[in-house]
Amino acid sequence: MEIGKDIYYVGVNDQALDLFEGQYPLKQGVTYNSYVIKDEKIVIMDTVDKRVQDIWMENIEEVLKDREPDYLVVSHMEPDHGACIQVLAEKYPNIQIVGNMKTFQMIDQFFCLDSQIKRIQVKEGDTLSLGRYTLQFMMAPMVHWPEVMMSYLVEAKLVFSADAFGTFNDDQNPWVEEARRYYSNIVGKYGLQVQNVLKKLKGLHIETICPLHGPVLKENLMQYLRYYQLWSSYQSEEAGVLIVCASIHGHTYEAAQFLKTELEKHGEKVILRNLCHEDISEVIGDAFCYDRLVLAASSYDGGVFAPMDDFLHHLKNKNFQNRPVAYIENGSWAPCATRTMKDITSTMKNMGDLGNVTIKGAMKKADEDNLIQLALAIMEEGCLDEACM
Ligand SMILES: Cc1cc2nc3c(=O)[nH]c(=O)nc-3n(C[C@H](O)[C@H](O)[C@H](O)COP(=O)(O)O)c2cc1C
Repeated sequence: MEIGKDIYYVGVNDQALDLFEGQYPLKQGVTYNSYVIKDEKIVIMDTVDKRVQDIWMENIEEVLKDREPDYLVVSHMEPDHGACIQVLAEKYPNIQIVGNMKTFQMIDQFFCLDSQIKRIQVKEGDTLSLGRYTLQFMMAPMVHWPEVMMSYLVEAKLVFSADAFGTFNDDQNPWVEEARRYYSNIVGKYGLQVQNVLKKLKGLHIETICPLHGPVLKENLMQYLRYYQLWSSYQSEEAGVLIVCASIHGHTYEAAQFLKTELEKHGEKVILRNLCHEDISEVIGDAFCYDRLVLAASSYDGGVFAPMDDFLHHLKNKNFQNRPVAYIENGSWAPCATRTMKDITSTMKNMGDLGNVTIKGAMKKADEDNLIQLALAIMEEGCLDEACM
């Protein structure tokens, strides 16, 4: 597939993979993107996962026809992109591998390349002339591995963005849902580093973004930059209340449903997620999206029920911050879920406290009244943030 003049997509759609990185459920598989630029010199931009090596090799041969590649640019060494470096170098021993200092450290960790294979080490701003086209390199450390770099194809106004702007599958509509889940779970921790790269991208005229997963992005590029700006600064996208619930026997879930109904009566958008039945990566994505959070959980062994404990540790690991939080706990003899949840949220930056409700078993009239009061506090907080879309 030609995505620009003499620029070809040679990636592969892996429909058979069920879990990405061993933990994220895939709805329609995942694409491993790779590109070929056929100029006076020929460049292959990244390899693919070894699961699809043979199809990728066929794609490359079809594009190269009787020519041989001059360069392989390695944007990212993670095995879903770098796995075929050795096999490519063995097939085309004259190929020169382009990477930065950290890329080559990792190449030697993953492979035993023939010492005859030439290596071109680049740094920020270095260029590689291909003939009519020029590649310019931009370092993007920790987006989301240390060696990550992007490349700007100057004359085509095209950015090879590594994992940034990627999503699991190649469905563009709507890009944001899966892209948010991808970003928040995989890149989420590195907001500061993403901000640094966004500053560099803002200085470029960009007409096409070519990520390592998901669709090639060509139209309305500002929207993608805007989403990345929000997510990387841990600001919400939308006014809405995300209620996250972990309930052993269902009473806490009933309380969460009651709160949802109460908020909806007043026109609030509310998303209720059940951690016992829904995938945590979806809920992490929602947390990045909405501007207020409610945590509802049963007490468990002197702490909080494990699915909530797990969720909050995931959220903390993603460096999540800047949300007001309300708490609902349930405990039959010594309720302690809120204390444990607050122990975790208090270690996250700028997590406001909207109050808490304690229920002891089944909900009673007094509990309903307390939940109505909690709803008022949540609504008062509203979305006052100018950055809300
Ligand atoms: C293994 C286990 C441990 C529990 N530990 C506590 C506890 O430490 N403190 C407490 O008050 N209730 C504890 N409970 C009771 C639950 O919190 C109780 O199921 C809850 O109050 C009811 O809400 P739910 O229907 O949403 O689970 C425990 C229950 C189980 C099954």
